[in-house]
Amino acid sequence: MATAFLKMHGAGNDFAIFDARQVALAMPPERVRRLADRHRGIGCDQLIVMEPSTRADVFMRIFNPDGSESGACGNATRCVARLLGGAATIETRGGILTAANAEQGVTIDMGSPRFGWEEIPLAYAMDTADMPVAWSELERPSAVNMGNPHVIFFVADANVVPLESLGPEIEHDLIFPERVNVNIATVLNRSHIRLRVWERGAGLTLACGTGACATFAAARRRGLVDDSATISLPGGDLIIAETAGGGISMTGPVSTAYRGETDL
Ligand SMILES: N[C@H](CCC[C@H](N)C(=O)O)C(=O)O
Repeated sequence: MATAFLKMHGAGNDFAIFDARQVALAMPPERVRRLADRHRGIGCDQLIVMEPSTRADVFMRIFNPDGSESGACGNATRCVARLLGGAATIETRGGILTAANAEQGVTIDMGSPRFGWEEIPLAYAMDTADMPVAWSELERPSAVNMGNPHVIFFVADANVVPLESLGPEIEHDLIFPERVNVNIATVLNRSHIRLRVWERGAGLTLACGTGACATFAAARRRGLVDDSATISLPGGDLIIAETAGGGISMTGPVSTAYRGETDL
């Protein structure tokens, strides 16, 4: 029997979204891998399942194409918020997020970044603002948790870093017990950062919302940017700002929702 889904993207980060609020939908890793495959399945950076929540408008589960589950996905949160409309609350494994829909895009309060080494998590104690580690020419990164783990390298030119090879090497390094999303950032000025991301469980994507937030938080902590900045990713720009409560908000575009059907 065919199952309906919606296909959407936020700044080029694309998702297959299933609505399991009325009827439960199991997503074992093998099914995720098959559906996320860009040749044999629907094809997406992440597979999203909307489930009922007792604490928010919806519980959003997030699956990477390798079948692993994540606690946060900024761009998908914006897409789901657009589907819900108005002011929405979205619960994920990483926390409860609030969203606001507007003409020019969707704004999500992504909550406060976590900087403790155990919160990232790292395998042992370390200064997460300036880690004494290196992989080839990438060195001295920061680490931030936005509901999912991120490592951020600040470099002179993000475009020349061989992320296809260094990304998976860093993602799977044992210093990151839950693996990690790898962010390569170039600070252009105090309100503009260029960013490329190798995503945990997904590889190179055109944009990563939590990566943009984590990179902004790390740059803020190093005094490199003011209280808001445009993050330019290959797929588009996200506007990141510090909220009054010390959290981080993210605003960006959301695509049309295309309807589809698939056999599970
Ligand atoms: N690959 C990420 C999940 C998706 C994050 C990204 N698509 C976003 O917009 O935040 C992880 O395993 O933590």
